[in-house]
Amino acid sequence: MNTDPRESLMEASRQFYQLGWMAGTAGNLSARVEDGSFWITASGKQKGKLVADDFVRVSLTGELLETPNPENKPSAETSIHQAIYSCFAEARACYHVHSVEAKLVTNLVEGEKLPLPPIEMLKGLGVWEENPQVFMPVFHNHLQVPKIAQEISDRFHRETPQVPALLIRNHGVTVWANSAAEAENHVELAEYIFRYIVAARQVGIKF
Ligand SMILES: CSCCC(=O)C(=O)COP(=O)(O)O
Ligand SMILES: [Zn+2]
Repeated sequence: MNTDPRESLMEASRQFYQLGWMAGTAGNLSARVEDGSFWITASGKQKGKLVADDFVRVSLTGELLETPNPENKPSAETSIHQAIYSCFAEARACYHVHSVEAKLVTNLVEGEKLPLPPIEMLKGLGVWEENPQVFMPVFHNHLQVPKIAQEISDRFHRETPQVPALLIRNHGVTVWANSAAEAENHVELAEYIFRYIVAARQVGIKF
């Protein structure tokens, strides 16, 4: 039996919208069903008041399988969700949001990875080490989204990221997890870490 994840996606979207992380139509959320396909927000929907018709179901190869409203188009960033589900077979949900802090922190590094502070919150992202040296992957914000997706796929096939999250420069964060509830946690933890990085900069703390 297929479990429909849209209720969880709508609830998370409302919460992120209220926090200012999915302002207007920004961001996209998806979750998989048993056959490997996934429900994803349709493109251009206002993220504060999503309803069940504001989604589409697509296959892992991007084929449109189900649309409650024939006018719906899959999120413009569907290829990134496909790349994540293809790289991480255990991932069941993939959430992408646009906070101010996620954009700011990508301007603090020129390279392909952002050093994260060695704070307790990293445990929530799976890092259980004392004074860990952890980096979050950063990708170029190509206008052609499939190009971003290809670079994600290429890099993650070469090197497994230390945390289930990535940043797109001046754009936002994408997280994944083995459940919708866990993906919501990952967004909150990642956003806490970005706020910490911005605040640490302001008071001159280096890590
Ligand atoms: C106003 S946000 C610009 C597009 C974007 O980055 C995004 O996350 C939302 O795109 P979608 O097609 O999923 O609505
Ligand atoms: Zn986006």
